[in-house]
Amino acid sequence: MYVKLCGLRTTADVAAAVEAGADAVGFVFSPSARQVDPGTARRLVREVPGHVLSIGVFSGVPAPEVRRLATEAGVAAVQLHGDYPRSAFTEVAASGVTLVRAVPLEPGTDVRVGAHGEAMLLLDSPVAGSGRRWDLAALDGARPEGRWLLAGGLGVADVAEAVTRARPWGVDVSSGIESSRGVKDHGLMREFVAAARSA
Ligand SMILES: O=C(O)c1ccccc1N[C@@H]1O[C@H](COP(=O)(O)O)[C@@H](O)[C@H]1O
Repeated sequence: MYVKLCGLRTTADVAAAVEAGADAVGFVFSPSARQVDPGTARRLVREVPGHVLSIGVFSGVPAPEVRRLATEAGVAAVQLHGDYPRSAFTEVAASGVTLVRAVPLEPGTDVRVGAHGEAMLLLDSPVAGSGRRWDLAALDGARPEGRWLLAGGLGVADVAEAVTRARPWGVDVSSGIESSRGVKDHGLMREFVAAARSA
């Protein structure tokens, strides 16, 4: 079970995520309680060991700006949320970073992993980073194949049940590993990773 821990803001957060066994860590570049500036992101990315994927998270930022900020910070991957045309996804993917296409699962959502040049597909709630769950029944008949991550309001208490129900390749969490909005709880990080892999 691939596990991404998102919204890290301090070097202590990064160390705790690595120690917890995360496969990927996310840094938010868009307006949010979790937003980090490019300089801070660069410092944090330097703390991420090679076996852990560093992901810059962007929402609604134009593709050329995404590429510039991702290069400046040195992230290995970019997670794009928003109503981007297919060309924006492929433009970012062509720049050499690993692309994560983040979408809510709605009627008409293209759930084919790789269809827009992405290495991973992230199925999230309609309001990313809100900590809100979405109805996993929507996956019936629309479950992706391959490298797709489940996100949206997951927490220590329910991630194992959600994994059993949705059978994703990986999971992603932000709110569920916080003591208050934007403040990571390192104990919850450890518990979340263990719970996700216990399913
Ligand atoms: O966390 C944010 O503030 C955020 C801002 C802009 C785009 C994405 C954001 N977070 C992403 O939301 C999901 C799940 O979050 P949660 O567990 O429901 O709080 C995760 O992919 C984050 O990367």
